[in-house]
Amino acid sequence: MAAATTAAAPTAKINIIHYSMYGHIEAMARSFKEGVDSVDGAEGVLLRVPETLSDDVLAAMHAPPKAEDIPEADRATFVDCDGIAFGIPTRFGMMAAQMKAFFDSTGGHWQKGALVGKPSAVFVSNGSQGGGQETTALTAVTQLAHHGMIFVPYGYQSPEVQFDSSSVHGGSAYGAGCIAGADGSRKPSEAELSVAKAQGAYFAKTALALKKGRSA
Ligand SMILES: Cc1cc2nc3c(=O)[nH]c(=O)nc-3n(C[C@H](O)[C@H](O)[C@H](O)COP(=O)(O)O)c2cc1C
Repeated sequence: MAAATTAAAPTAKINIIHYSMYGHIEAMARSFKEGVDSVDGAEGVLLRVPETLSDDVLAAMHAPPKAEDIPEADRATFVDCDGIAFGIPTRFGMMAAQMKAFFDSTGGHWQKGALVGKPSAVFVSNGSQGGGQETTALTAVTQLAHHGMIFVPYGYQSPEVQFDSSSVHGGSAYGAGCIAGADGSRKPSEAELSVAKAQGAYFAKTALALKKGRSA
């Protein structure tokens, strides 16, 4: 009698592609990964988008060196995964140019429809309250829509943080967020990191469910 074969449970690789100049988005990305990794069968991979500013400009902006344990993303990292979370710091109310340049390198993927149906999420960081948490997230959705990606918003799944008006915190229905402070001196709070982690877990479960549904 032939041995019964059991189908392997699906696994989901989630690329967490981000840009961070001063470390806030990087800290949020690490928490997002913790959330992804907490889900059975899911694995988060941290990737940073290439820098586009010269060393002179980076020095003038007092940018510290990049984290050595996080490899650089390339165009293949858009494709070789089951979902992508984008970590985006605000520049003048919308995404940093480094992230935009990275999206602008994906015309070939757009032509082939390579990202159609791939789940995506965003989380953000900006300086001040009212400085662009929601505009940064919302304007990022145009990139995702043009690629035909499925945007997975977070909604209000962390009401203990999202509805807490007694503390300063970032985040919105679009995704987790951090308020860095006007001079960048504020670190992501435990509450902000906890939302990033919860969003990571929710996004990983969603990507896994989509993959499972498609393979059924
Ligand atoms: C050129 C520039 C423009 C910025 N524009 C905004 C802005 O429009 N609104 C805001 O609240 N913060 C703004 N910031 C602050 C950044 O959003 C903040 O430094 C960033 O979220 C920190 O993330 P990071 O530590 O991961 O780099 C700006 C910063 C720079 C350098």
